[in-house]
Amino acid sequence: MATLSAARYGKDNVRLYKVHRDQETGVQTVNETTVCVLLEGDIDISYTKADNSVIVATDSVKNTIYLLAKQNPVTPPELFGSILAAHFPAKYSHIHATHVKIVTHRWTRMTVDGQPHPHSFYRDGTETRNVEVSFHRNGGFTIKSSIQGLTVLKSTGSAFHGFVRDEYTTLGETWDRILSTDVDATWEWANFPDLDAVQKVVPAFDKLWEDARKITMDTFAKDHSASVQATMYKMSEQILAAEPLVEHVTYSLPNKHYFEIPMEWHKGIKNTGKDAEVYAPQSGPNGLIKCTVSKKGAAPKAKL
Ligand SMILES: O=c1[nH]c(=O)c2[nH]c(=O)[nH]c2[nH]1
Repeated sequence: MATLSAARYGKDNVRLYKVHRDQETGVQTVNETTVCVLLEGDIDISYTKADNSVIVATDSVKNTIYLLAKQNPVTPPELFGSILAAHFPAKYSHIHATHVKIVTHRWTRMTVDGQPHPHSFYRDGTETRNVEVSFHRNGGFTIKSSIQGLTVLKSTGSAFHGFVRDEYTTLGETWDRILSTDVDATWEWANFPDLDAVQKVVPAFDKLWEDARKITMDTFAKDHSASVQATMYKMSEQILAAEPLVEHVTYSLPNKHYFEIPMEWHKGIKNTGKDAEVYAPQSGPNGLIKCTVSKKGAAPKAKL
């Protein structure tokens, strides 16, 4: 005997662009995102009995995303995600929960002739600002905000020594190495009971995204890193301290290795240790270091 133990469905990869035109100054501001909206509720019979009467078509979900984007602010993404998430259980009594993911792509204003250009932008890197919002009719909103794909490198100021040495170890200790990673940092907000509670803290969403980016880059640059583990813990502690409404901070950092290339075999050329200048960047395998740092006494991490 089989039973449907979990089900959610909706539209993924909905690409959305919205422009704001300031009528007085002529300055335009753009926002481009990729949105996923999944619904949960009394939808079992659509799977188990081929009964489509409970299905809000994913095409209608897509239409709703466009319409709500026209009728509401799309920034900060934490707010637009909450507006989207609240809509479906309010409109359809058999839908009890919504799960929204919004990926915001970078369009950075161009500087032309030394001035910010009113309507021209460039994509400065693969970094995205992501939010995941879940709304349960009887449980309020859980919101996770994150930075993903921010690629950083420091050419010194990183060490790694004192680790386990045994019959499996070949790695040498180092007091000076290259450190590079693709930052994936997530901060999880305390539960919001309703949309009003989300509205009340709107300025905090952009502020913490800016703070988290700055904390990540400042700490990466300034910390004399003993390990990825020790550096990411310092970053997490500071993000928690920056915003009382945040209860958990999670980092997931690949350690993107740069190997020294011995060259002594060729005319005795020295290219290791203090003489290393030419390195071989590795695409894999890579270390992968993760942690979640929580406020003492915080509610357990939400399952989105
Ligand atoms: O910062 C590091 N942490 C590790 O756990 C590790 N393991 C390894 O081989 N190199 C590194 N570097």
